[in-house]
Amino acid sequence: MREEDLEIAIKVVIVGNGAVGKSSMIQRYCKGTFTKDYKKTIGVDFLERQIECDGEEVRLMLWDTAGQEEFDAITKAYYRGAQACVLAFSTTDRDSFEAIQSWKKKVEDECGEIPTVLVQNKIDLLEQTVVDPEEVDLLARALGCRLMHTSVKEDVNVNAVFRFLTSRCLIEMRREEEEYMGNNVLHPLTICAFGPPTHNNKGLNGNGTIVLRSGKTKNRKKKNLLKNTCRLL
Ligand SMILES: Nc1nc2c(ncn2[C@@H]2O[C@H](COP(=O)(O)OP(=O)(O)OP(=O)(O)O)[C@@H](O)[C@H]2O)c(=O)[nH]1
Repeated sequence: MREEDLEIAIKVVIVGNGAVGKSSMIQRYCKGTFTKDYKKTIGVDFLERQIECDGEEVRLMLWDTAGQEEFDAITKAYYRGAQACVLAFSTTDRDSFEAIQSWKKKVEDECGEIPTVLVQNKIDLLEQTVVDPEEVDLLARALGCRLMHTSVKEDVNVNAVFRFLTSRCLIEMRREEEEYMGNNVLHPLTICAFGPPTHNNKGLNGNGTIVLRSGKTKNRKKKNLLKNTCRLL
């Protein structure tokens, strides 16, 4: 297998209060459909879509998590290993806006800092808005996140959200790869396939066996983008 045959897979979690449009966003993006019916997500759901971004084939694995607090214990486990995050709230639901900080914290507790977009959904209902654009801007700045306005119903900006996150992840991956290569240290999640390892660190056995190294990184908070990616040396 050649390196270029390996695809990059990125796990994205979509979080936010119930009924802000998380499931709808994923359905829209992966299936191109929208339904007016509300069926609350029980626990977690999952869909994926393959895209080309910045010259790379990328498989996006989109994890739709329940917004209802009763499912918190279940959903938390699914945040683990996420490499990007959508923090969603609704234009017509004040509580969902006010809950954003706590959603960010929940994800950060499991994943550290990962590329994140703050999404104000349902902008087709702007005349019923319960949030002030300035406070939304301020929140985005305070969280250090890009802010995007979407209408899943009218298919506004949904693609842009996932494209932005993918692009950010790819930049981070390249940066980390260069950093590890520059330090002459093997990548934290590396498959050494049938070749002599460059040094005999834990997990490498020197006889050409395929070894999947653990995802330990120097700084878990910042360097967890590559947890789920594998590369062939
Ligand atoms: N007007 C409008 N309605 C939307 C939009 N996006 C979603 N909805 C509606 O909002 C309701 C809730 O959407 P869901 O996607 O089920 O919400 P959710 O965030 O996944 O909810 P949980 O599963 O409970 O966490 C549904 O009736 C959708 O049709 C939008 O952009 N505009």
